[in-house]
Amino acid sequence: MRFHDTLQQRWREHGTLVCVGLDPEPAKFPAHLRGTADAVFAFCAAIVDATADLACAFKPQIAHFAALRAEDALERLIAHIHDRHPGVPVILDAKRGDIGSTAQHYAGEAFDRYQADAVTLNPYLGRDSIAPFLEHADKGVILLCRTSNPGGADFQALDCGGVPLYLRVAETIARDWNANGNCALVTGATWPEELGQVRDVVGDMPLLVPGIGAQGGDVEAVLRHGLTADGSGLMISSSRAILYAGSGEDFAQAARTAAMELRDTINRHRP
Ligand SMILES: O=C(O)c1cc(=O)[nH]c(=O)n1[C@@H]1O[C@H](COP(=O)(O)O)[C@@H](O)[C@H]1O
Repeated sequence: MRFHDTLQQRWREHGTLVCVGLDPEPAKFPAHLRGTADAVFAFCAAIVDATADLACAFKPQIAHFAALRAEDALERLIAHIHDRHPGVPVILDAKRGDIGSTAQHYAGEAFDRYQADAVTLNPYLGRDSIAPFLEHADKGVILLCRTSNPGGADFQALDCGGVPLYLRVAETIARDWNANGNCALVTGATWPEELGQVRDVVGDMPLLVPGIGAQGGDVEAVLRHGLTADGSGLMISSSRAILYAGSGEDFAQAARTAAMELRDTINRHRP
């Protein structure tokens, strides 16, 4: 099934806009897992199994695995999600962007090697750098637009003929890159008003919204500015606040409680 359709189904039938970010940091693992063989997979799989029914998507962040030489654990984790929790799409957070001939290999990495349903990408090399991903009509192509970090405005807010660059990015993607209807944008929860401007430009296009929890984004403001008319349209992503909610042997249960609280907080503000 197409990424966008799977996502719609999660939103509609499972009543959740929560995207669970999978950013393993072994120093933060509970003591009983730290230093054990295959700790990265064991930790992440336990979180996945404890939160799958609460998630509209999982978002493993590739650098957190690659820096640990744990790409193999990432491959097995994505296979585990597809096998045990079919219907929960996997967004590979890779933020790739390169000339077309190299981008072809990044597309192979995301979709063939890792079997991801969607991938995050940096749009600044232009359309040909994204084309190898866009042609996979069944896959989600999630492009950085207004990122959550403090320096996000350095370039993204530059004036571009009376309009900030991030809105030009949103306009161009919605108008020219979305022929297969498989684009989505990253808009940080830390800038809810800008997120609202992006929503006005892109209609119902899905928005991936990191910055809740550890980065201090305001859920209520995000929903006020970002929900579509049917009360969905958002993948509100949280990593550390869910993953490290507990530090004992019951860490997965603590993660479940944190994910459930986020889901319920979001749903209280949905129509
Ligand atoms: O593309 C992303 O996921 C992303 C975009 C952005 O603007 N800001 C951002 O924090 N992220 C990612 O979202 C996650 C945020 O983690 P927490 O702050 O722990 O919830 C990290 O994996 C970041 O790499």
